[in-house]
Amino acid sequence: MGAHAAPHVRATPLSTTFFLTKTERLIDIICLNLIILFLLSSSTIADASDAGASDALLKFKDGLSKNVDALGSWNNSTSPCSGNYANWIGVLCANGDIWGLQLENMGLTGDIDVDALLLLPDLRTLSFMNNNFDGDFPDFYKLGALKSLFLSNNQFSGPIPDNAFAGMASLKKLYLSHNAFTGNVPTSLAQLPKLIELRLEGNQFTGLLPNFQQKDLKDVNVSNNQLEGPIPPALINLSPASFSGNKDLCGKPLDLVCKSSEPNPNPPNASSDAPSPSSAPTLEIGPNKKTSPLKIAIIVISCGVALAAIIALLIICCRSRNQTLQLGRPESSSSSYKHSTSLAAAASLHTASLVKPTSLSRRGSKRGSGSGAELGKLSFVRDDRERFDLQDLLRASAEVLGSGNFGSSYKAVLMDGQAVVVKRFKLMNNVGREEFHEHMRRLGRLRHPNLLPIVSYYYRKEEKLLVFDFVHNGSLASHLHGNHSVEQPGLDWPARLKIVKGVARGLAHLQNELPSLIVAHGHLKSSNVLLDEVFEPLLMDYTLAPLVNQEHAQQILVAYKSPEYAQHGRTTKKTDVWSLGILILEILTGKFPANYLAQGTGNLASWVDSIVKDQETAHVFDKEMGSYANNGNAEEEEMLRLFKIGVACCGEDVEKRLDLKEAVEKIEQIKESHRDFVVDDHV
Ligand SMILES: Nc1ncnc2c1ncn2[C@@H]1O[C@H](COP(=O)(O)OP(=O)(O)OP(=O)(O)O)[C@@H](O)[C@H]1O
Repeated sequence: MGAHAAPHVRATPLSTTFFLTKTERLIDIICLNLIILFLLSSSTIADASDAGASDALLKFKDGLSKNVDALGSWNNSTSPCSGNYANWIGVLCANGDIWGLQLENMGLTGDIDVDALLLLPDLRTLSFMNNNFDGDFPDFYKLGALKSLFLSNNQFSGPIPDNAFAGMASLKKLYLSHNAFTGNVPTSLAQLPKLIELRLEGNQFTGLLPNFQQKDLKDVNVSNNQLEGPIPPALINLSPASFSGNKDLCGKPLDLVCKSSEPNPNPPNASSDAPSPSSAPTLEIGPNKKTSPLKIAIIVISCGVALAAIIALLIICCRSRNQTLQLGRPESSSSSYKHSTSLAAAASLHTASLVKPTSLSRRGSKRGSGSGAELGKLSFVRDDRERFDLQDLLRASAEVLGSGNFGSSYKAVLMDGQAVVVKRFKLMNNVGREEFHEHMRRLGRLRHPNLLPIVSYYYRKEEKLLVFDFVHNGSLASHLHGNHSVEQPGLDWPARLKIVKGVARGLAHLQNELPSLIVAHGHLKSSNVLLDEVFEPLLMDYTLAPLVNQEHAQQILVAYKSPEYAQHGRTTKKTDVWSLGILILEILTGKFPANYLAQGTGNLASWVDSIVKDQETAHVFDKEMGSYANNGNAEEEEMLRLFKIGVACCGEDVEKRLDLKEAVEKIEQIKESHRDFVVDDHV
């Protein structure tokens, strides 16, 4: 028995030294057969579901009337997805499932067959932006799991039913801008709990705005409609530009005070039986409003309880602040910090999640020597920096700067007063430790006045931390699109020209130093250009593509939004030039290329076209550049030269597009303005 049983023992998953009985062997054979049967049947199921997805998409394609040439790859010779790779254009795949359709700039018309899309259970995002769809708003409510829906720049028209979004509880982003929708803004929008972006500008919506109350609703634009009445309180912190060009909107953030007779923004056609959160009154209680004594008592008691809670919170905060101070930071500098919370608290970075086992903690090793684990180490990539360790970082006083596509960024002030930014990257878990170290060492060797250097980094499989110096003047995006004040006035022309030159130089340095990379930067956009105290630009988030998980890179990185990637699925040495061109046009016009916000591929061709058209028909340059913009003087000529370079950089045809060397040379030839750039104006 032993002679022929031995191989069988090796094959069993339980690597025991016992020999198997006949019954056990029989059970083994049955199990093996069952597994084979299961594998066969699951592959049949997979094939069937592939076929289901193909059928659904082909049915959807049948509904489209013209220009389906663009969807030539949609045919039965391949399945729509192979893993995360899409064989069919515009299909977004993850693990073989279809999670999105991105059919933009294809000249599509006809019917959007929502019933066909119902057959795609994993569908979460739909974009039909920049096509020619017209007619009524389709029945998207049937796709209850959708997270984002982008329909901007089509010719949809007519009123949208009030309950058109009922049940779309997962919807986070809705873009309906630049269509011809009429009637009221549907009140069902105010009931979507997760909504964060809502773009309705450039339609013909009339009447009152629904009473939006979503806390996370941050990017809203209803400009250029025919809306009237008070702006709901939840929206008063947005920019006035989000409401401009309407018939009669009033209240903050607009300068127009609402008349006392102004109607309550409760939806005119919403059912009034059941008071929902969105139908709560939005206007402050007027002086002649009668309030019962019971109500007054309730309000007084509620205020008392709230006050007590605030005091308790303050006490807790003060205690934890003291603890933070005790842990490290000198008290003398404390007054300059907005928040006294530590980075560990701000980022919920628990020491436990950053420890790595030492050899002592491994099985079979000596016990009783401490915890058996040590805190992971920060790796420094430059020798000219004073070292600090992870513990110092975690204790540092910190505040959240913002959340980007990869994770959040935090400003942390170390014991010695130096301010650094810690950026968490979560979408890099496919890259191995050695590969990551090597890439960091490569980036650490880069030196250029227009590149923000990496100070140090921390590697863990699940997430990485990159540490940079804090740049006090903030990002170019905040200067171009943020609110201006005495502390932060708009950027004038010499400042903008200086920034473009610096960005171009930084890009050229990256491309020269990293010749093996097809796209040296890959994520150039205005929020990734920081400005130092003399408005010298510093590029950040460069050269991430080799580290970011491929499927996420395609969704997030700017390079993958280029025309060449949208059309041919590839990036080139000129892809960074395209991003530079878009940035130049953004800097000159002050207009934000909103398509960056959309996930996935999708070029900005129509944005560029609209800017070029503006330039032909009217003054396109940002008025913030000063009185000398648009007045035909020498500076306007310089602006025009830069404008032409910008357009030549973001041409769709890669062959005709300038290469980086040419672009840099042409930009450098534009002379600095005769006026000196006065730094004091800006700080
Ligand atoms: N070193 C820094 N100094 C000052 N501000 C910074 C620094 N790094 C990032 N910021 C700012 O913090 C905010 C968040 O940045 P983050 O890089 O996380 O997101 P993002 O640039 O908006 O998007 P993405 O993740 O796609 O790059 C941005 O406003 C950015 O300009």
